[in-house]
Amino acid sequence: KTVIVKHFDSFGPEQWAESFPIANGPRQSPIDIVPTQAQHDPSLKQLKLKYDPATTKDILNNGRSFQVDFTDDDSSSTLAGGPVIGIYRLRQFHFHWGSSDDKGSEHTIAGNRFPCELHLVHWNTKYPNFGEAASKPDGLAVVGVFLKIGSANPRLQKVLDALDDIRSKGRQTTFSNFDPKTLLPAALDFWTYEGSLTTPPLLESVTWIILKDPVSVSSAQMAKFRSLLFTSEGEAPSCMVDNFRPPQPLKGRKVRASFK
Ligand SMILES: NS(=O)(=O)c1ccc(C(=O)NCc2cccc(O)c2)cc1
Ligand SMILES: [Zn+2]
Repeated sequence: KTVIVKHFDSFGPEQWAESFPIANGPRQSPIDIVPTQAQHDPSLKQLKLKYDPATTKDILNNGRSFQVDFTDDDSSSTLAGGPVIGIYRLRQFHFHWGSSDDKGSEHTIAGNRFPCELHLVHWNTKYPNFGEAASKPDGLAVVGVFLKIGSANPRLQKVLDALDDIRSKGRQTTFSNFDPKTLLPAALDFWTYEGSLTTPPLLESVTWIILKDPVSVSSAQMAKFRSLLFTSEGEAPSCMVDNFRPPQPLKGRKVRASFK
């Protein structure tokens, strides 16, 4: 009897459809955003982000990325306005990045890749919890922010300094009093489209809100991201890099722009 071990590097995006057929679904993410083909929609409201640093819970290496979790048992940290109806609660933020500065983002802009992309994950309070919301077409709203190589970003430093304590998969450490708003660009102009989670279970429940303006990150700071491990303590170490899914077919979807 041969046991096939689905080692993570043979369970990359090309293999996901075997276990998650939705990988070839009609509203998969990420996508390549072509600004000249996005339609300005004047009916889109201003994005309203209200984040309370006191909801910061912890920072965790989940073996795919690292994430900062927030308490979401009340509406202290929320997203409203923009393309969504109602109030969505912040659950966590995380990043995707490459093994070198020429790749790493999940969404691309006219084929251009950024070294890193930040995702702020929110769920619709019309549903009782994140897990329920994640299975509904209007259940989640994720704000995507591109990071581009430039001067060191001081706002990232507190997050990067915590990475030494969560090098291996499954490691978690306390993290408190962090305002994710400090990671955002000054202008909240965005593109929006209906998509999915970019990692299994790839559920088609995400309203994507991709900010037009990137924020900066230095090459030295990117090296810090790459010092994390996909692997648990005691396993042969494998650097956490290239944890991005490539762009998926648009399949007739429209991308709207909040700006001219
Ligand atoms: N990269 S992404 O923002 O699309 C993304 C956000 C959240 C998740 C996530 O929470 N995965 C775990 C999960 C998914 C559905 C239901 C659950 O209870 C947990 C995955 C990908
Ligand atoms: Zn993500």
